[in-house]
Amino acid sequence: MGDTKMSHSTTFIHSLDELTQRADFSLLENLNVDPDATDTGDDYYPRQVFSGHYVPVRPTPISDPVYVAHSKAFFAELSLDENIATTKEFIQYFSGNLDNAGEAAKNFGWATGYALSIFGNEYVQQCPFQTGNGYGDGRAIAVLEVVINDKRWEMQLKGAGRTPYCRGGDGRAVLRSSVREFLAQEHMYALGVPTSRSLSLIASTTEQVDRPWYEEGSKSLDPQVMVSNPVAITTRVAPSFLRVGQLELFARRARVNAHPDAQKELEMIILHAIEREYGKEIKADGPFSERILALALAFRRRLTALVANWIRVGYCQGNFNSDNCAVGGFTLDYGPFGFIERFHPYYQPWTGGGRHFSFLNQPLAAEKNFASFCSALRPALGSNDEAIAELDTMVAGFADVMEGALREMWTAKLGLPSYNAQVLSDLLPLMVQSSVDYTVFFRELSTIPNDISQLEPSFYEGPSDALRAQWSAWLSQWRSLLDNEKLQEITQQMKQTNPKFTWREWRVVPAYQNATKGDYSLIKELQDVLTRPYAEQTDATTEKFYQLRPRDLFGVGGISHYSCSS
Ligand SMILES: Nc1ncnc2c1ncn2[C@@H]1O[C@H](COP(=O)(O)OP(=O)(O)OP(=O)(O)O)[C@@H](O)[C@H]1O
Ligand SMILES: [Mg+2]
Repeated sequence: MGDTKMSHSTTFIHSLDELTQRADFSLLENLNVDPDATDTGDDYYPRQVFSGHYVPVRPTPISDPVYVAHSKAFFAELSLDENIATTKEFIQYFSGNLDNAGEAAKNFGWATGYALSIFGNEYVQQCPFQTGNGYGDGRAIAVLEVVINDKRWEMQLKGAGRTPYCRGGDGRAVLRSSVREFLAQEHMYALGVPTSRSLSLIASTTEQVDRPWYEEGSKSLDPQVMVSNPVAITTRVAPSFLRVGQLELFARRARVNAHPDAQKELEMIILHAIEREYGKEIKADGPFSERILALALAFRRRLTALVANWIRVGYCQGNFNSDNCAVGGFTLDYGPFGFIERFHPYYQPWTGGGRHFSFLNQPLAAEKNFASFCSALRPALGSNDEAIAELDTMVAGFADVMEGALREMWTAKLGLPSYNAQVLSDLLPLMVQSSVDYTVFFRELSTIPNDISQLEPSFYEGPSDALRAQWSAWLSQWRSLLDNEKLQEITQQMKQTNPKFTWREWRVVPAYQNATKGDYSLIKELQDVLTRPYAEQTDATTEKFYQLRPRDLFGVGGISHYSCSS
C-alpha cells in the first residue's frame, strides 16, 4: 500500500491503429500456408485443403454493423481505452472489414483445418468430401495476434463469413448465439473458469439469415419453424485457438504419409502448441520427446482442473468433441452449452448431445479427448518406445488425476476440511429427489444452516416427511464434519466457491430477443450481474436473478433444450 514504485508501466492503447501496431505475426509465419490458397483470400467455397496449417481468408463484413457490447474487464487487461469500442474504426474492423486497419495489421485473416473425434472415435464423415480435408473453421476467422503486457493474444471473429471449411454453410452466426457466447465467456471468466475471452459484440442492423427454431412456448424437442435472425460477430480472444482436433488432423496425415511433409507438419504444430500455450512452463530446449511428454502432462493437469471447475459452477459444454477441446485447457465453443438449474447428473441442454456429453459425464468425455490428444502426439515420438510407454501411462492415469481434481472441488464446495466420500454420495441422490436448484442449494448451504428449512428455497419440489428426515440426517452428518471454531471462515470460503448468480437461460432469452429489436439494455444488465457472480449484489438483483426457474418454463424449446447453436 502506498507504494509508488512504477516497475512496469503500461502504455494505454487509445485507437484501433495503436492496437494493431501491437501485431506480431511471427509465430504464425513459422507455420505452413495451404499451398492451394488463393492470393486474394477470396476462398469462400467448400473445398479440400490437403496440407499446410492455415488458409488465408478475407472475412466477409456484416452489413451496417452496430456496437452491442464489449468486455470491460478484458479491455482493462489489454490496457485498451474503453472509448475505442464505439469508434467507427473499431466497429468496422471487428465486424470483418479489415481495409483500414493500419500498416501493421493484415488485410487477410486465417482459418485452420481440424479433425473430429467424438468421445474418442475418429470421424471423417462430417466433411462433405468424406476425407476430413474439408473440416475446420467454417465461420471463425482469426485476424490479429498482438503481444500486450508480455502476453500473446489471438483475436478471432466468429461468424465472419465462409471459408473453405464452411461445408456449404453461410459462415454466419446469429445474434442469439453471439449474445450467448459473448455473455458466457464473460461469466466464466468472472467465475474463475479458464475460458476464451470476449472482446466485443457487434450486430448487423440489416443482414439476416435463417435458422430452424422453436415456436414461442413450444415443448417440442425439434424446432418447427425457420426464423430470420440478424447476424452478428463476436470477437473472442485466447492465447491460441488450437484444438485437440487440430493436432489430430496432422497426426492422421502423418500416420498414413498423406504427403511428403506430413510428419514435419505434425511436428511443427506440436512445437507451435507448446510455444503458444505452454511456453512459460515447458523449456524451449531439451529433446523433442521430453517436450512432448511435458506437453501431455501439462495438458492433463489443465484439462482435469477445467472439468472440475465446470462441475463446480454447473456448466455443461454439451458437445465436448475433440474439436471443441482447446489444447490450452480452457473452455471453447459456447454453442450448445447450458448451466444446470434443477440438478440432474445427466443434464444435457443440447438435443444432439446425448448422455455421453451430459453434466456429470464430462470427466469421462475429457478422458476421451485426452486419449485423442495423446494419439495425435504418438506419431511424433517415432519409435521411441520408452516415451510411447510413458504417454500410455499418462492416458491410463487420467481417471485418477481427474478423480483427485473432483474430490478437491467437492471438498471446497462443501466447505469440508478433507474429502468425505460418504457425505457426497448421500447428498447427490437427495438433491435429485428434492429437485434442487444447483446454484441456490450450494449458496444457501454456504450459510451453514442448522435446519433444512433454510435449504428449502432451493427445492423445486416440497419434500415429503421421509425425505425431510433424510435431509436432517444428512445436514447433521455434514455439520459434524465442519470445524466449529471456523464457521465464519468456512462460510466465506464457500461463498467464493459457490456462486450466487448463475446463467439462467430464461433470463438470457429476453435479452437476445430484445436485441433483435435494437434494445441492448438487458444484455448490459446481464453482463453486470454475471460478471460479479460471487458478490451478494443488491436486493433488487437478488429478487430478479437469485431465483428458481418458473414452473411453466420447464421443457420449453430454446430454454430447456435446443437443437441448433449456430
Ligand atoms: N453457419 C455456419 N457456416 C459455416 N460453417 C459453420 C456454420 N456453423 C457451424 N459451422 C462449422 O461447423 C463445425 C461444427 O460447428 P460447431 O457448432 O462445433 O462450431 P462453432 O460453434 O461454429 O465453432 P467453434 O468451435 O469455433 O466455436 C465447425 O467447424 C464450424 O466452423
Ligand atoms: Mg465447434
